Amino acid sequence: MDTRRQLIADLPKAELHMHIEGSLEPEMMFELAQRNGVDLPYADVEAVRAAYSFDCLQDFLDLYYRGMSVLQTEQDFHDLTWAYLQRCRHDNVVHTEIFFDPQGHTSRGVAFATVFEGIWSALLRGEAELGITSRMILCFLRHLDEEDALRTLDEAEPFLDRIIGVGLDSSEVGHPPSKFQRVFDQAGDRGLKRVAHAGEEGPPEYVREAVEGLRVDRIDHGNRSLEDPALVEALVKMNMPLTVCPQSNLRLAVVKDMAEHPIRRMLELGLHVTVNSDDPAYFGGYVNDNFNALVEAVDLGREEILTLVRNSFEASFLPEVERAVHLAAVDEHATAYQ
Ligand code: HPA
Ligand SMILES: [Zn+2]
Repeated sequence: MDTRRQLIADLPKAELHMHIEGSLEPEMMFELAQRNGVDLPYADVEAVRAAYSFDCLQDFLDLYYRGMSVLQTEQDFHDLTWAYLQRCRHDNVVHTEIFFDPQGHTSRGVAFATVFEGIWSALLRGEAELGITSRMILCFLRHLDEEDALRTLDEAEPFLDRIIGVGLDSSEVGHPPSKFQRVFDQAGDRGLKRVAHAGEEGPPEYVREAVEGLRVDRIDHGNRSLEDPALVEALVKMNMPLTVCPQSNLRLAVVKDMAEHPIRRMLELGLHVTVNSDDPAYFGGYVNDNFNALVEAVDLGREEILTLVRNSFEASFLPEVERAVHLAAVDEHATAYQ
């Protein structure tokens, strides 16, 4: 194996941008549809994969919300999460901070507790059996109104001691971060971390709003920040992490070609970028696939790989001591791969 591929495979990594509902592989979609008596508009697994051809974020979201309709019981959410954790083990992802979209489930009659406990029990099992640590981030769907998000935060109240933070996802354009000012303020008052998708399809102004208004700890994606040099300078100065998702960017036409992916430019500008899979079942790969795609397309080098992996731990919500332990392990690998 190419030494860079080997390095990527062997390095312990953290994943910070992964929607658990986006890890629903077509095989499991069919299995759960059968288990729950749900009719799918696809003849077979191949037909599902063939439908995954997107021109933009909304194209993808339409299928993503349809796909999640097979998730109904606590066991379904457990199985989904457990399957993702197996992929983490395969990719040597030792820490993961996963997004979940409660409104995508409560709106179709699945209780918040069903979603939460199913995911949580798998994460506990992941730590006990696989040694993978994790956190949960509750995302608000931005195409819905803020009242719905506020109700969701209230519904989450009994679980907040097991939720590290809140995020903002779904259709970006036309739904600026400022629409969610009150719910993010309330989340902050409750001691929750804050992240938001911004600058994926939306303008640099949305990134500014997320940083200055919502006072986020990380920006998810953030690609379009590059259009605004003053914003880039501000992000560098505050060491704001950007959780970048290369294969998602390609599949959702945020970049035309992987060879044009701005990851190197982002690193050279001093942005605190990380590499993540976003919705791995829909975009063609898990974390290592995303790193390998960059090696292939932009000749990502050894030092760049190491920086991106170090960034993943530095930008995580792990306590300082645990981050230090992971960073020391990365350094050990770095020495071994001189
Ligand atoms: O990449 C994404 N962007 C916005 N919303 C999402 N929901 C799942 N994945 C995404
Ligand atoms: Zn995302």
